[in-house]
Amino acid sequence: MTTKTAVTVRVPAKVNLQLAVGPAREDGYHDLVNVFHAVALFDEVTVTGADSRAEGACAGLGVEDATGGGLAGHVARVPVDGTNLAARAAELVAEACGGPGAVAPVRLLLRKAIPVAGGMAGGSADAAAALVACNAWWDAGLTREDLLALAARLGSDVAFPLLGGTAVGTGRGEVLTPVESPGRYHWVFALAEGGLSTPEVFAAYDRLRPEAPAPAGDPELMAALAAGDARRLGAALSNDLQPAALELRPELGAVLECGRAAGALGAFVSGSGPTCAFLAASADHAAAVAGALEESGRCERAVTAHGDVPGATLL
Ligand SMILES: C[C@](O)(CO)[C@H](O)COP(=O)(O)OP(=O)(O)OC[C@H]1O[C@@H](n2ccc(N)nc2=O)[C@H](O)[C@@H]1O
Ligand SMILES: Nc1ncnc2c1ncn2[C@@H]1O[C@H](COP(=O)(O)OP(=O)(O)OP(=O)(O)O)[C@@H](O)[C@H]1O
Repeated sequence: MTTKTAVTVRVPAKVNLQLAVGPAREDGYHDLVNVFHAVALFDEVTVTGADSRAEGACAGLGVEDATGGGLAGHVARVPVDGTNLAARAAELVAEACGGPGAVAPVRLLLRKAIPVAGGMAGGSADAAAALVACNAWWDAGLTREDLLALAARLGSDVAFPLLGGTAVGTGRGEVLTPVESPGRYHWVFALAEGGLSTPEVFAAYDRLRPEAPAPAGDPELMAALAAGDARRLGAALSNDLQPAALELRPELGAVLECGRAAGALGAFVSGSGPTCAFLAASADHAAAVAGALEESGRCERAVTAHGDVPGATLL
């Protein structure tokens, strides 16, 4: 008999230090070399018991802004039905326990600090957190490998937030190899109003680059990470999806320019965008870059976060 009243898991956002994208595959996905880096912008997912059962094991889901109003517009765009990636994660854990009838129904509460549809894998992070939280709530006994396999069924970005740190993703991004990264990096993220659809950004990429070569890793980026050298890392950052995101949102060009003018060591679109990411030389420099971005009025908000940080953690 369980004595738990709630289980909460904290989970980080990601930024992609390299995103090399191959040509479209027959299944519609793209092979990637995807260097994931977990940053200290955290969502929290809390599981509690629910009185009633809907169709599945997840009987209800709520979403709150964890930033005190800064993400109000974002949170309003998050689905609260069974399509939410965190609810789907709960159903997969229930399935592994023998089906929804084999577990007591739960309610999920998502407290979000990660921008929605911002290219920082917020929904994927919530799904990873829900896998860990439901595994604990139902005493399901799933191993890390079991959870990684369930994560890959939910989306290409879901496995990484289970690990956190820095890792290279291959395949469609879900086959992960951790990378030793001794440095502590100071990041600034310029949030945009409205999200970008990941499939639309990949489709724009296919239009812009119909003859894309197979994706390849970047030894210079790996050497910069091994050395913990922010300046070298800043020069090696790359994102093949950036031209596609800029085609869909030309105004992001001025955001990148503003961060560069404030002395950022690297300025790029995060994943599929529209969040723009900037590497700073120190925590103070990050605060100054964030101030310059906010003053420019070209972004919705600018936030600072260090990396890397651990993956989904039970609180
Ligand atoms: C852009 C990134 O965020 C970089 O980390 C990810 O590649 C996207 O990962 P995600 O949001 O988890 O994406 P999924 O839910 O797996 O796929 C959504 C859609 O994105 C496109 N997609 C995604 C991953 C991939 N390797 N190739 C793709 O073409 C496909 O159109 C797919 O239907
Ligand atoms: N828990 C969730 N949080 C946010 N969005 C969710 C969630 N579950 C489903 N979604 C849906 O997924 C879409 C993409 O949201 P998400 O925040 O994961 O985007 P993203 O950060 O750009 O993803 P990625 O970087 O993995 O491509 C949203 O527009 C929303 O409709």
